Amino acid sequence: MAFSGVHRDRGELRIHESVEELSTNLADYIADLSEASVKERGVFAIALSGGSLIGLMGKLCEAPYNKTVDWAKWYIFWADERVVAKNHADSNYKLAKEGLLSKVPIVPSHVHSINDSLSAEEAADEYEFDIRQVVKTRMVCVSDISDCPKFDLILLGMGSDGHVASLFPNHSVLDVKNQWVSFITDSPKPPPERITFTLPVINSASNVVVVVTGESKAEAVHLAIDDLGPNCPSLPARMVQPTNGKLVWFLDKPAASKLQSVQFCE
Ligand SMILES: O=C1O[C@H](COP(=O)(O)O)[C@@H](O)[C@H](O)[C@H]1O
Repeated sequence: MAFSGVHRDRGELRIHESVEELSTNLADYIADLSEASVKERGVFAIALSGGSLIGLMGKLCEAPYNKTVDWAKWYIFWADERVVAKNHADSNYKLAKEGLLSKVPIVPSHVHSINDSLSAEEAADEYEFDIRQVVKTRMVCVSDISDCPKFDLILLGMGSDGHVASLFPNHSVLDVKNQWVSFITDSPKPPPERITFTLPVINSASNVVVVVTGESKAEAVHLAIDDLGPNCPSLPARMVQPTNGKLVWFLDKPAASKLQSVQFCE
């Protein structure tokens, strides 16, 4: 790893020499969290995002993880989803199904995806209802600080505009405090209709991992992590601040190239 350190209030930074190295370390990290959670609670409740993240999780489908991870104990959710059919190229479910879920022995009834036959608003409401039912079974815990589910791990990617899940800069969905799952119909990035975990849910997780690669995201990484004083923009990625959980950034060197808080020794 090129750099590993803890930022004063922006979590742990893990900066990798290559995407290959990042993928291996990410698989190790997820496998370790899964093992610890299964040991402690008997299950592992994980929320995925879409985009480049799923490809970067690909090592989990390979040895040794495909054999050592206790896949039967995984409960899968999505931190955000596009409101399109499950076989649509834009579906985060389809991406995860093809890139991960179909390659490891996940129990089908443990996969909690949205109802794609509903409107965005209805799909968000029904998804929140579904999560509330799972919370009642204790497969997902509840935060003792907020009235929110406490996922064992929420995995996020970040767009070059600093969005995470489907929480876009300056969007009113960032202000939603009284719901677990919200919806938007005007996403600046297509497709327009999406559902998303709200910030209180993301910030109630036990672990949040943000995975970012590529130079095109370096400016957003800088704005999301560096101390910028009064000029600090209200970037969604900067609002990811787990109240009682751990935040770790998995970056490659190009994504980290504009960080002021990191000094690389070549
Ligand atoms: O639209 C979305 O974008 C983000 C970032 O995607 P990436 O391909 O730039 O990594 C993703 O995390 C989110 O789940 C997705 O809906």
